[in-house]
Amino acid sequence: MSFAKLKATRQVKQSYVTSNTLPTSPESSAVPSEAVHQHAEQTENIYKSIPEYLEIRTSPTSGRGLWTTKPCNPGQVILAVKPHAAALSNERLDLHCSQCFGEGNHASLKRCTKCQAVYYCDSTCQNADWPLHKNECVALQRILASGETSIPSEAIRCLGRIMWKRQKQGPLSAWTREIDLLQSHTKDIEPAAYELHAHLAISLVRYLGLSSPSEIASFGMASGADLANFVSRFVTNTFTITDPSLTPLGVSVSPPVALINHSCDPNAVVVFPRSRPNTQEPLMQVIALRDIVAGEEILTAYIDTTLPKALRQASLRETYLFSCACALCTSAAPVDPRESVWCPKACGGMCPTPTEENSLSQCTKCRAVLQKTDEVLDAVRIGQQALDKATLLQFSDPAKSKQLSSKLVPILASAGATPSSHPLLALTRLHTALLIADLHHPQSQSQSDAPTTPTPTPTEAQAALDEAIVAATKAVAGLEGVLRYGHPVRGIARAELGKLLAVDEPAPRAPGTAAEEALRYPPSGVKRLRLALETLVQARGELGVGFGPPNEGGVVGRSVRDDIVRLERELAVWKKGLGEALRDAKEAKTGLS
Ligand SMILES: C[S@@+](CC[C@H](N)C(=O)[O-])C[C@H]1O[C@@H](n2cnc3c(N)ncnc32)[C@H](O)[C@@H]1O
Repeated sequence: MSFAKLKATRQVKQSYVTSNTLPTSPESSAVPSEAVHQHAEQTENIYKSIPEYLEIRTSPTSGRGLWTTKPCNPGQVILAVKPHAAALSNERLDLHCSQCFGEGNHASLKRCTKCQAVYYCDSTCQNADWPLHKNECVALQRILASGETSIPSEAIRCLGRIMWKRQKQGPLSAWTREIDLLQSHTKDIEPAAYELHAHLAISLVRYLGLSSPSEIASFGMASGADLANFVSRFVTNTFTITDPSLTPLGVSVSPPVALINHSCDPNAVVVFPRSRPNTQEPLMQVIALRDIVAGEEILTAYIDTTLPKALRQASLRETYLFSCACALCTSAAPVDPRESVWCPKACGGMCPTPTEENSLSQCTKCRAVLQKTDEVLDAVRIGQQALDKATLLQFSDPAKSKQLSSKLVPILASAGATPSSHPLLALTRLHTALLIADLHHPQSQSQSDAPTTPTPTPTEAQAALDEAIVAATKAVAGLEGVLRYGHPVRGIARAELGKLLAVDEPAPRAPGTAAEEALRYPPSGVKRLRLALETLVQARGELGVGFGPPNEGGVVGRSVRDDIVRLERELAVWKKGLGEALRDAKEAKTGLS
């Protein structure tokens, strides 16, 4: 697996949960309580950042994990820690501060004058990062002076930071021991993963400037085997750092958070709401997604749980080397929204998506048999191919990517795929993101197209805005079917929809008859503003859970709050204007009579 793919996997290391069709009993109950025991004292005591009410226990199925000894409410911050090490992705280096990961730009950020590769908010951030950047700066200068045109990937730079810090802290420090206790899978890795591990190890040795294997001893490692273990620990335990709207920014390693095991039906999520002073950022926060009872294991999702079981299992096996037996993976529910098509008799029920192996499918509500199996199978197959291609092209050729998603979304929908089903939901989300990006940069187009596109007319701009609203509405509907209330991904998608609805209409439609208006989506004028307000209020509620009430929904939650205030004012003006217009009309009528 390439690191890009690994990154893509980790970037969705958030929890995604199905709706209330799943049992709500603690998943930890799957492990007999006598089999779960507190971890040996020597490891438990070193994790100083873990609050007292969390216990490290081990289970025969998943190794060490974190258990809570007191109940947690939805939105509660269970754990908040600054990662042991973090590195911005290469394409983000000149857009974010390398110390606090705060957003800036070329002009506002200060560049390191020596390596010219990293940027900071100001001298406070630069000074705070200097103890680590000191070594990094020399390594980067050496790499660039050697004729390399680009600097090493974030994975290598993050590994380098860990190596230099462990050299400073010493092998017996709690910091180093926490790193050394991270789970390693060196002995179990599949041949397919050798390439990634070997590539990381070789690149790291080069980056550190080591010329012989013996030099590794200065980092507290005895042999190449230690280095292989170190790389394996990194692959199994990295987290993607995201911005407050969940866009990936880079990689990080946090041993306390890495103690948390996986479930495709998790009770907690890991987010970076950015609510603290810069010196504490990027702060990782583990937030409860639902009520968690005392004695229950804290579980997050390592992968995108909007995916169907086979894809989730493949991804977990490939990177984390285990088969998931969580409530969702072992569910006996007759249909999973991730793999579903609408009832052929339109009774409102769903049928499981047919497969090559099992083409017989019936509505789980009215038992009607799905006849157009081949059409569904074909649509899912070409939908998956288009999704893979569109995902690959989304940054290099967004117009081509959009072309693919706009073609396949209606094909899947007309084959009967439900909004939460795969690959329709993934294509809808990608399509929405591309349409929103186009609203910001309408000139973005296929590389093969003409060099410029004229500025859209108000009517074209209105059509583009309305198209984005329709796509965002479908994405929210799809996510609602597979993610729990308050999930950050759901909250952000709803906030995006609310913000789109709140945009000033470039060319509002003339009102039609009441019947016409009732059928039109999105609505126009004041009706649109009311829908925007309603959507933003719902988004604020969800973001309040997913990013934790103390963080007020993170940066996005706080901007949604400001949008709500603005919309309430705007609607009050409309109401007042409407009242005055009605009064004037009444007075004019009275004057006339
Ligand atoms: C980030 S670590 C989690 C902490 C780890 N259990 C430990 O002892 O350090 C990820 C690894 O834990 C194990 N793991 C996590 N969740 C699991 C699950 N649901 N079932 C089985 N193993 C799991 C796998 O070996 C996986 O590669």
